[in-house]
Parts: sequence; structure tokens; C-alpha cells
Amino acid sequence: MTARIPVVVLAGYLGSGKTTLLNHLLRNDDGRRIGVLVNDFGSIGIDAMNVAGQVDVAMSLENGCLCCAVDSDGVDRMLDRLAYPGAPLDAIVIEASGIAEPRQLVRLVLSSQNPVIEYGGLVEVVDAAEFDDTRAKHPELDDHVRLADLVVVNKIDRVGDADREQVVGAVREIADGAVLAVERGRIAPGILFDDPGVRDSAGARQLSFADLEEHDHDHERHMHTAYESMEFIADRPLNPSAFVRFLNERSRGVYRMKGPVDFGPSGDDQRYMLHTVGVFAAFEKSRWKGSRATNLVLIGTDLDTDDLHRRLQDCIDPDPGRIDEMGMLNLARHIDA
Ligand SMILES: Nc1nc2c(ncn2[C@@H]2O[C@H](COP(=O)(O)OP(=O)(O)OP(=O)(O)O)[C@@H](O)[C@H]2O)c(=O)[nH]1
Repeated sequence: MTARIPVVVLAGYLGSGKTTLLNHLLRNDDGRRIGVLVNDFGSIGIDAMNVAGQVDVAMSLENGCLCCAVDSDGVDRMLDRLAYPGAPLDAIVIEASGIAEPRQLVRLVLSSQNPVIEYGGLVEVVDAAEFDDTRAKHPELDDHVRLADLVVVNKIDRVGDADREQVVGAVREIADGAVLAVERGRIAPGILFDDPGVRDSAGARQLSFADLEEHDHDHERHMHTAYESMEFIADRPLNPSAFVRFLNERSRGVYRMKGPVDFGPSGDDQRYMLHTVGVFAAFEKSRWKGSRATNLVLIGTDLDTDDLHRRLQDCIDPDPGRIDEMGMLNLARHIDA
């Protein structure tokens, strides 16, 4: 089984730093092949040109980038052109224009019939120096921040230490997802995308040395640019009802979760490959190969690892022999055919 291509929606108000962040991702792709869709209502020339600098490099197929200009109705069509079985891409980023409504783009990605993609999350970029003013002028910014799976508080260099605490604190108050404060969009790409190569193994991954180096390095330079990850392993089956409850309670700071889950006889002794981004969860069913265990990787910021561990531990089924039909029915809503 080959894993799907995550599609990340990159949104944020005019000038917040979306293109800068996108360029950072393309420059620091670590061998990931990233396709780009620019969804534009006017500033297409500027965005396309900025991205084009990278695309030239991509065209020599160092990292396989593509750049396409589309309107929002064209997103699905463009996704079909980028993402097809065997497509040479590890991830796709859709950059929304400053005035785009991110909800609409997220809806388009979630409702896409393309079998090769999966929702990769909504990233909302905010300008640290302008956050208070932008909120005052555009109250819907709070909604966008709340909706986002990752909020990037960009241009942190433009505010002093005290204001930095204040603005990051204000964002954290609103945001349910992960929050990173950065300069020039320099987020560690590992929060959004798996390592290249993981797509082919479709298993939970161990963090690579590159990830760890990146983490330490980033942590030294900017306290908040790094993401964290934790692993949860259980060799006893999980109870479906308890696990659905866990998924439904939003876990603050968690951007995504991935890995196989064992529901024992309740799950027909099948392997349920979980992929979540924010509140969106999907399972793909397959047969176990090799040893059977739940092995989840959780990736995000400021993770309360003790709490997450305890809550996941509580999902272990005390009576795995009893078939939990209701739990499996609830879970079925999230299973890809
Ligand atoms: N000081 C500072 N400037 C930044 C930072 N990030 C981006 N900029 C600058 O802010 C301006 C806007 O950045 P863009 O990346 O073009 O912003 P955008 O969100 O793509 O803009 P639109 O496409 O117009 O919505 C550019 O001049 C960037 O160089 C940062 O962290 N610090």
C-alpha cells in the first residue's frame, strides 16, 4: 500500500508571509517533492513569480516542484493533474491569496474525489506585528486562527520580547491547533510532512537524525520554531469506542497523528492505518504483516505528553474479547473505502 499525498492549505492575510513560508518549504524540502498550487484573486503575477524562482530549480527535477495558477473551482481539477497513482510528489501546498476564505479551500480538498490525496491541514500565517490591528479590522481572523491546524506567528523579529509573549499568548488563547512563532516563515517542514520515503512504507515512522538535528538547531535559534513528536505503542488492542472518544476530544497542540491501530477482534483483526490532521481523522484498512501492535506518532507543538499518554493508555481495551459493535459503527464514518 502506498500512502496518500498530503495537501496543505496555506492561508493568511495580505502580506502576512505566505509566499515567504512557501519559498522556505521549497528551499528546505530535504528531498521531498512538493507540488504547489497558487489560488489567486489578483496578485497572481507576484506569487507566481516568487514561486517560479523555485520552480526553475524544480524543473531540473531536484525536488519535482510544480507551479500552477488556478481559481478555486479549478482546485480539484488541478489536484487531479498533480496527484495521480504513481505521481512523483510527496506533498502539495495550496497557497490561498490574502483574501481567500480558507474554509472554502479546506472544503474543496476534503470533498475531493481524488483517491491519491489526503487532507494535510490548514496553516494560517499571521503577522506578529499586525495581529492586533488585523483582528480589529477583520474580526473573522479569529475564526481562521481557531480553524487552523497550525498557526504560524510570523515576523516575530518585528516585535520586542514583551510583545512577542503577548501576541503568541493571544494566538494560543484562540487556537486549538499547534502554534509556532517564527521569522521569515522558517518552520521545520517535518511538522507538515513525513520524511520522503515514508509514503512508500505507510507505517509509523521513527524520527530521522535529520529531524532531530533540525529540531535542536531550530530550538537554539528560535524557541518556538520547532515541533515535537511523541510515540504511543500498545501491544494490546484498543477499544474502538474509547479511541473514537479520544479522537473527538481535540488534543491541543497536536497537528497530526499517524500509524497503525489494532482494535483486536472488534476490528476483525485487521490493521487500521490512522491519519489525522486537526479534527479530521481517516482510517485505511488492510491486513497485518508482521507483528501486530498500535504504533502512533503524534506531531505538534507544546504537547502535553503525559496527558496524551494517559488518555491513549485509557483506550486499551480491558476486555478485547467482547466485540464493540457500536464503537466500530462510529469508527466506520472515518474509514476510507
Ligand atoms: N521583517 C520580516 N519581514 C517578513 C517576514 N516574513 C515575510 N516578510 C516580508 O513581508 C512581505 C510580505 O511577505 P509575503 O511572503 O509576500 O506575504 P504574502 O502573505 O505571501 O503576501 P500576499 O500574497 O500579498 O498575501 C515581504 O516583503 C516579505 O519579505 C519576517 O518574518 N520578518
